[in-house]
Amino acid sequence: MSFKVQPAPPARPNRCQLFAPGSRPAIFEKAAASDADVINLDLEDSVSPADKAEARKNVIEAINTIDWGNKTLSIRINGLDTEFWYKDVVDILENAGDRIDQIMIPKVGNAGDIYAVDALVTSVEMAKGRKKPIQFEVIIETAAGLAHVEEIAAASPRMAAMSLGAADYAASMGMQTTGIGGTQENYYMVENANGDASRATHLGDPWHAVTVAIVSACRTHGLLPVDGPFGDFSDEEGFNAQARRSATLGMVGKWAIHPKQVALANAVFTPSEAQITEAREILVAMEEAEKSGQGAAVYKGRLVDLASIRQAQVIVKQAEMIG
Ligand SMILES: CCC(=O)SCCNC(=O)CCNC(=O)[C@H](O)C(C)(C)COP(=O)(O)OP(=O)(O)OC[C@H]1O[C@@H](n2cnc3c(N)ncnc32)[C@H](O)[C@@H]1OP(=O)(O)O
Ligand SMILES: O=CC(=O)O
Ligand SMILES: [Mg+2]
Repeated sequence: MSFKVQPAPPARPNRCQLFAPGSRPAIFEKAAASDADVINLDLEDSVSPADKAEARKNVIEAINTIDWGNKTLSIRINGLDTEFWYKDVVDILENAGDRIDQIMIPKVGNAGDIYAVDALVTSVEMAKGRKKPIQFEVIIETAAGLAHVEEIAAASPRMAAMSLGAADYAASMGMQTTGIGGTQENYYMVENANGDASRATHLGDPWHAVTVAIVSACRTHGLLPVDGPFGDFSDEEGFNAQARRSATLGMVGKWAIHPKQVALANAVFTPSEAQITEAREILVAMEEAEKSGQGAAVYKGRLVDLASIRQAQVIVKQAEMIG
């Protein structure tokens, strides 16, 4: 371990973030009644420019009046390249009560973006005497966001989570696709069978590199790494495959852009009974090994050692936090 110990991320469940457009207040109560851990009321890309002001009002009213239970409540503001974002921050923090937990900042490109929002949020918090500091979550969804992902993660003590935004990321990177996340049929390898016309193809994961970059930045600075939207909400198998890859790489949850996706995300990002049992058995096996002065042991025919304790603890801690 480095001299600098890896900080723990916020200890709250973040298996699913359900989005609802700020211009569609009729679905806010349904979102509040869902099983998502986090609700994102959106002022950005699901709201047309003509509806921005009305959406802001809807969101303020919803923060103040709806019972959000123990969910994390987050508002996605507009990007810093628009005329909307400062009013999103000021109007919401001046007029919404303490129930709001987080602001989601889209399309962040560097630490300066976080600094700018932090300065504005801090000023409004001081002016209004707000007791509960607002947390930030950001979306990595541009080439610049990926290039500066680590400085963004470290930019403010308000930083709590970071999501991958596959749609804008694809656009910013100039990727040749209109799909939102998941399998891209042109991203494949062919078997090297010397000109054999029947060569098999193997699909790859075009989101792998940015996912790993986000997880690494988040784990280094104690944030929650989250997988973003999967656009085809009729494709459960595709959603599951994407979510399982993200979970395997260390992400803690995934967005839902339709209520159908909430249970899918919760299932993938909640450790299964079998995973929890195995993790606990590994911890017991290592306790026994340590008692007999061994740093390594055999569990079900495979090596486990001190690193296995840390791996097993990830799963046990997730399970304990979710309860
Ligand atoms: C891609 C890049 C991004 O930035 S993604 C994040 C921004 N996008 C969003 O916030 C979009 C969120 N989703 C939606 O607006 C809707 O789910 C879309 C995709 C338009 C589908 O809506 P709709 O045609 O009403 O779906 P449906 O008829 O299948 O709905 C079934 C029941 O569920 C409800 N519902 C729908 N969406 C939500 C939601 N986001 N949160 C809570 N409830 C929702 C519908 O009202 C409908 O309810 P009921 O059965 O009539 O009572
Ligand atoms: O904001 C999300 C995205 O995929 O773009
Ligand atoms: Mg986006």
